[in-house]
Amino acid sequence: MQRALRLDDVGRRYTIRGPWVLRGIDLTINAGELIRVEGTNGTGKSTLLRLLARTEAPTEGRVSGRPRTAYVPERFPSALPFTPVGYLTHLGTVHGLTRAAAARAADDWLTRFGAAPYARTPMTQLSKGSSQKVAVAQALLAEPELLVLDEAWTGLDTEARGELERAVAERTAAGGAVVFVDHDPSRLAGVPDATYRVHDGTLNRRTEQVTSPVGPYVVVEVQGPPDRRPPTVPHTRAEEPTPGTYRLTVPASHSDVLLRDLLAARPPWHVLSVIRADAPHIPHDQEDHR
Ligand SMILES: Nc1ncnc2c1ncn2[C@@H]1O[C@H](COP(=O)(O)OP(=O)(O)OP(=O)(O)O)[C@@H](O)[C@H]1O
Repeated sequence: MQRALRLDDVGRRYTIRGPWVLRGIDLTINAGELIRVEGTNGTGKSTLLRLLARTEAPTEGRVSGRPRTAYVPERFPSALPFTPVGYLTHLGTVHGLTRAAAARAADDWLTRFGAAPYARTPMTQLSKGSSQKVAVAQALLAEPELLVLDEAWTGLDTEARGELERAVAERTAAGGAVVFVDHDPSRLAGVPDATYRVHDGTLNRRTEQVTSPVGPYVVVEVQGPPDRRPPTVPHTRAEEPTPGTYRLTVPASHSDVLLRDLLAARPPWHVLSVIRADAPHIPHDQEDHR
């Protein structure tokens, strides 16, 4: 199966002689990439995301590649005749999990997003924010190779927003690709591998320096044998102030993944300190890209 997803000269319009919403779009999403899509209202961002998620077919051009995909649409159909745990367990079995494993995964994701207290409440009775947590959990449950997020942070509380950022970092660290649209310019600021702007039906890769604030960051100090380098996640800056001691500066969204990798290493790294810091400037040439 081809894990990269490719759009070749793709166009989309909604009626036979209607205006082209998108036209001449060429885009490749590779495994492990984090891609931001931006643009003003009504320019076609959601249309592009639906093409990437393959919930919509292009009017012209070609979409190729079949990564296992999960999608959080801008509007999640929350009036479903299920409870959150029932819905997620059902989806888990559709994704090939046993019923017991699916129920466990459902519980885990609902707990992570602070939705455990209403796991057994009918979804028709949930608030918008609560059903958004279910929308996000249904996508993450599948451990997709491509995760497409259309304003998925909207309506989530602060803790759940942070949790979703961490989940995005986990997906990319596991080799999955993530494409997202979010109205907040500081969302995962400084972390995307590329940002594309939809404008006048076309897609332009942004090349200018990101001006939005970058951060927050976490600084992790670790110690290990002098001849070993610690594992890093994308956008880690690694310094070695003394032989065998490393100072790793990483976006806060990625710090849990980094700590997990450090502790899972054999032998594990000794974590000396973990400090949350305000947005330092990390010159691009010092970043440790994997
Ligand atoms: N299902 C549809 N049928 C007809 N027209 C549609 C449909 N979906 C989108 N459009 C039109 O396509 C254009 C692009 O819409 P789209 O939702 O993709 O933009 P967007 O950038 O995501 O907008 P927003 O930021 O407001 O969510 C708009 O003019 C919209 O009215």
